[in-house]
Amino acid sequence: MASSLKNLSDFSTASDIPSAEDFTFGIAVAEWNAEVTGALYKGAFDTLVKYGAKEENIHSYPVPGSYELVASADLLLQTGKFDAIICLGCVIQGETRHFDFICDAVANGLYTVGVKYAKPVIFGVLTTNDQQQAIDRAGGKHGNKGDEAAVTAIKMAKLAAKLKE
Ligand SMILES: Nc1c(NC[C@H](O)[C@H](O)[C@H](O)CO)[nH]c(=O)[nH]c1=O
Ligand SMILES: CC(=O)[C@@H](O)COP(=O)(O)O
Repeated sequence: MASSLKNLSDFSTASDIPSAEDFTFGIAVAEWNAEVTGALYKGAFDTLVKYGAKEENIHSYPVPGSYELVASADLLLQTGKFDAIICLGCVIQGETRHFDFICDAVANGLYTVGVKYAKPVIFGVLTTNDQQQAIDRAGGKHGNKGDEAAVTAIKMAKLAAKLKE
């Protein structure tokens, strides 16, 4: 469903969102398009805290670009310290096919890392045609994908914990 039809920050009809108090989160944030990724990060951090995460259990790591999110997620999960990794980035179409290669590499790479460690790795990366579409999804009229990524991380961390019981 297009973001224009479902606000990224509206969880009013969501199934119950569990408490995040028992979980430790890593957040990797790409520095490209920093005004957008900074808003994504604030949304994710504030949402984790809103649902009970302790601030000392939220660990954030800037990386150069979205392409580096894959390696950062792997490095973070190697530590064994995190219940979920949230990866935040903003890839905006330019003049060349570079956009396509980055988006494909990041989407497939994050999927692979999540499977490799059997841990939630959340794809909080905007892949937009222009900057306005990114702004609209980073706290603008369509909500904040960082909020959505945080709620997804909480739900998946809870599921993983339940399955280990
Ligand atoms: N154009 C964008 C990039 N490009 C940089 C790559 O992510 C990467 O850092 C570089 O290719 C070196 O490995 N990154 C974004 O996050 N967003 C863009 O729009
Ligand atoms: C997604 C990108 O790497 C892109 O913004 C770079 O721009 P260009 O394709 O014009 O080099």
